Amino acid sequence: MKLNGQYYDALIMKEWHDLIAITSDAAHNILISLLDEDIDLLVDDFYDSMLGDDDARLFLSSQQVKDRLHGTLAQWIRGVLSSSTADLPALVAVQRKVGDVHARIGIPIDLVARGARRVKISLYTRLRRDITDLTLCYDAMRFSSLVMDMAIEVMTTAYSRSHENSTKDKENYRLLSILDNVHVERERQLAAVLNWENRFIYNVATGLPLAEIAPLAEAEFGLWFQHKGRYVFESVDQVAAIEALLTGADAFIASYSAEKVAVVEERYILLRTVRSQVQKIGTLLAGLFDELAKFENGKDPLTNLLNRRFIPTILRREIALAMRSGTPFVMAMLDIDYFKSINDRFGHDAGDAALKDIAAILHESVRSSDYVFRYGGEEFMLLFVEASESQAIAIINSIRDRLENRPLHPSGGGKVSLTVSVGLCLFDGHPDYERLIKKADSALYLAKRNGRNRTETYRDGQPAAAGDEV
Ligand SMILES: Nc1nc2c(ncn2[C@@H]2O[C@H](COP(=O)(O)OP(=O)(O)OP(=O)(O)O)[C@@H](O)[C@H]2O)c(=O)[nH]1
Repeated sequence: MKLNGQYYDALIMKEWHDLIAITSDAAHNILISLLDEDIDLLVDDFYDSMLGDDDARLFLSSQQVKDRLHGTLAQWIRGVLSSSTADLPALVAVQRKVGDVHARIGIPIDLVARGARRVKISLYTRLRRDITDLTLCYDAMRFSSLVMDMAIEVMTTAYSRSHENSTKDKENYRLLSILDNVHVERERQLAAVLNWENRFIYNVATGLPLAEIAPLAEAEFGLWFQHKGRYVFESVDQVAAIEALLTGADAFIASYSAEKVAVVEERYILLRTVRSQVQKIGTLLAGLFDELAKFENGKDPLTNLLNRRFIPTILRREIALAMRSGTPFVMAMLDIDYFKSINDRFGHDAGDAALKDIAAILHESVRSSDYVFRYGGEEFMLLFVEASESQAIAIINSIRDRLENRPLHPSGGGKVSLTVSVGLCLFDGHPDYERLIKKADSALYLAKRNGRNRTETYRDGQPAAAGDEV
């Protein structure tokens, strides 16, 4: 069951409040002083147990994560266990943010639950050791157990929402790759349906036995639909409707004997019925293709580069590959310098033409295993897979050379050479792709600030773009 967002917020806030209220001050105080003394040990226990866990190691083994997570986890435990003194709405908002980050990185939800359970084990052992009053011990244990469950529950609601969206994008990307071009496929399949109908009418009219006419389900369109079409379209109902029409038309034809076809009125009913069913298939099919075309085949319509909506899907996959194989990749953010002046001087259409030209140069310059996305108006993201910094820079230099050797020739005459600024960032082992984007962005900012027409690489310690809190 999906809970309505506002209803859920009110519910969790009330229950969290109630839990704080039914817990004695003594229990709250004991937990707070235990945290003051033992928080580092609790985090160490968590680490020791999770690093022995094959599922968890993949997410925790990088030095970066170790360095950051110690502080983040200590802060989380402290925030949740001392929530009697906290600003509850802010604390709940933090849990939501953590859930979003987990979904982005792809940390399985069961792993988070397992981690929380291990923190509890370590905490309970210490409570039992330190508190002789059993009622007080029970009170402190009940509070810590339920409050951690609540925090994880809020994380999970945010996680599910983010995860659902990213799964949908991933699915769309996968499916679109089955079709080379939505528009071409649309025309080809509508024509295939029409061809079958024409042949059917011709054959019936010329007296060919019905048994010799290939059923619609086995003709070109039918085969395509069974093997590809039904998987690429999102609307389950409309796909089912087409399937029903396909089998319905074939069954109707099969119900006709040679004698029945020979009767003019019957033949007329046969043709009219089949025609109407085939037309319905065409209408449904056109609608489904139009829906699909909204994804623009995964491409940006102006430049034909990959659409930025697929960045999370691809980055998540490349990060997982890099972590498993230990081979690095490089991200580059590339922005055209002073692009506004192209629009201002030569008009928007000339600007569009320049963007297309540059996109073509980017596409030609990278290796076929690399990725080029249109990231924003005149900004592009490039991923150089299994590449070192120097390999990435070599490709970027070849892009610069091509730009220089291929100046624009705006319709007003003359020629203009465009330059680009580039920010590079090497994959550093951290599973969150947004951190990588922020670092590449801050390197790009540096390239612009240092005079443009240059490449800067993000170095540790350089302030990343704003909001870098994970
Ligand atoms: N023709 C055209 N222009 C676009 C498109 N998308 C963004 N732009 C333009 O790109 C320009 C970007 O301008 P700015 O962000 O000021 O950057 P800039 O002029 O390139 O300067 P720097 O990046 O600071 O070197 C704006 O004028 C946008 O209107 C597009 O699809 N077509």
